[in-house]
Amino acid sequence: MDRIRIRGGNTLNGTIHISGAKNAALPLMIASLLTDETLTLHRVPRLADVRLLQRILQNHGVDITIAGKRAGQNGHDGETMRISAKTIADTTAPYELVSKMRASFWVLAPLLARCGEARVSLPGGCAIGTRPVDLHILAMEKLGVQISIDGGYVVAKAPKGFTGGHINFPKVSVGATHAALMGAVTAKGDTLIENAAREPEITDVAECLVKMGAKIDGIGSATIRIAGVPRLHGAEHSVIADRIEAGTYAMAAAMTGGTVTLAGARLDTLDEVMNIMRTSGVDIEAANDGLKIKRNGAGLSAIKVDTEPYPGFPTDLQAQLMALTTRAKGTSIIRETIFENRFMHVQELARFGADIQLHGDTAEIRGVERLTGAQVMATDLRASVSLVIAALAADGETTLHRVYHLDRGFETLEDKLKACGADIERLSGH
Ligand SMILES: CC(=O)N[C@H]1[C@@H](OP(=O)(O)OP(=O)(O)OC[C@H]2O[C@@H](n3ccc(=O)[nH]c3=O)[C@H](O)[C@@H]2O)O[C@H](CO)[C@@H](O)[C@@H]1O
Ligand SMILES: C=C(OP(=O)(O)O)C(=O)O
Repeated sequence: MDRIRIRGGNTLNGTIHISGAKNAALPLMIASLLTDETLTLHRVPRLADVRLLQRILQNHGVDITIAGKRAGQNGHDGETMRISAKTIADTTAPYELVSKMRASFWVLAPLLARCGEARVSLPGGCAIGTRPVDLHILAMEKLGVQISIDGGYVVAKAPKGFTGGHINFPKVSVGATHAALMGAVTAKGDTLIENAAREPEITDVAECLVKMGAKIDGIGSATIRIAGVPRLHGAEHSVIADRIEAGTYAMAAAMTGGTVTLAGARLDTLDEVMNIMRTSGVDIEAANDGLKIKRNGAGLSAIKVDTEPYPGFPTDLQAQLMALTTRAKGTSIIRETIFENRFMHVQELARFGADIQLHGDTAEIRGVERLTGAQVMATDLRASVSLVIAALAADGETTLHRVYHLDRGFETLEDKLKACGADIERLSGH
């Protein structure tokens, strides 16, 4: 199992190129199931989750070709993926594959749209809470699908395809909004989705669906209207920049001090994150092609934040923000409102000497003068990168174990940080 070794104390200076977003690339790849023509995706990040989804799609009979780095391109441009679901050979998504990644459950709606049936294992993913799928099921039922659960599988049938309907989500869900959209685009009749998630990755997928021939109104808002069309066709689309990756490196730079340009980052998707970081004392400027993050001299101030659905502060940056506040002056308060068990990083941050008290869904972080390098363990994707942030500013050496969590969602993390002056290396094997 690989480990990452970091010697802390260097400031970060330079440019980091932001990759395509994992949380957009995965549903975009899944959207390819909706057409028998080719969907070409550019800027697909090279990540373990993307590789796994490739295997899942191939298991359904989907043909995928990848054009990697080409002459004149940089590694951070990601891959171009041509995905062709001309025929769907198998409508079962098995436990062995789906249990490893939550988003793979999202094949349910497009498989139903194309084949009228699907059998998809209940999902896995990061251990950050119970993560039920009742809202996905609600959306499918409102669109005329019959659902039963059998042996850990969701068995869904819509022999005559989806029918348009009215879905009013009792709670905001990214995945269930993707499912509703993918079900509604080729439904017979119109669909109204209320209380839809507004995450930029949903907007990105909706825009791709429009390129494929879908009729969608209200993209980016909580009320989405879809007029069903008989079929979708092929299209070409570039994956939106990863706002979580950008926010993560912004916090790394704020933690170590220095000046880092995040090339390709989309400020319009990071408003609340940047507001909080500014409050904490970080300088943020729009740069030509992205963002410039600076912290020269002055220390960080304490902050108070609740995680919320977009446009609020994202839960996927909560662990990284907590790492940052461990060295802020005063007491910071972070409340996690999305996932009930997303505090696995707290005990690992304590190994660096961080002072964090947990009270239910709220963490109280008293800033300390210094952190000290330690042996720490990654427990989930974003928790693992919060440990990297702490390690970059800690005195001495840190070894991060179980880095496979990190590889799910951060493309060439060591290279990107090393290019800005971090002392970081991957140690392969045991
Ligand atoms: C691949 C991907 O894009 N994953 C993101 C997606 O996950 P995911 O789509 O799984 O997260 P949701 O937005 O669905 O979850 C939000 C909340 O709703 C609950 N819920 C969800 C579905 C359901 O049927 N019933 C239910 O109660 C969840 O347990 C959670 O408490 O959005 C999360 C919230 O921004 C992010 O942290 C994940 O990184
Ligand atoms: C929680 C995440 O991923 P998933 O929904 O795939 O578990 C994440 O991207 O932070």
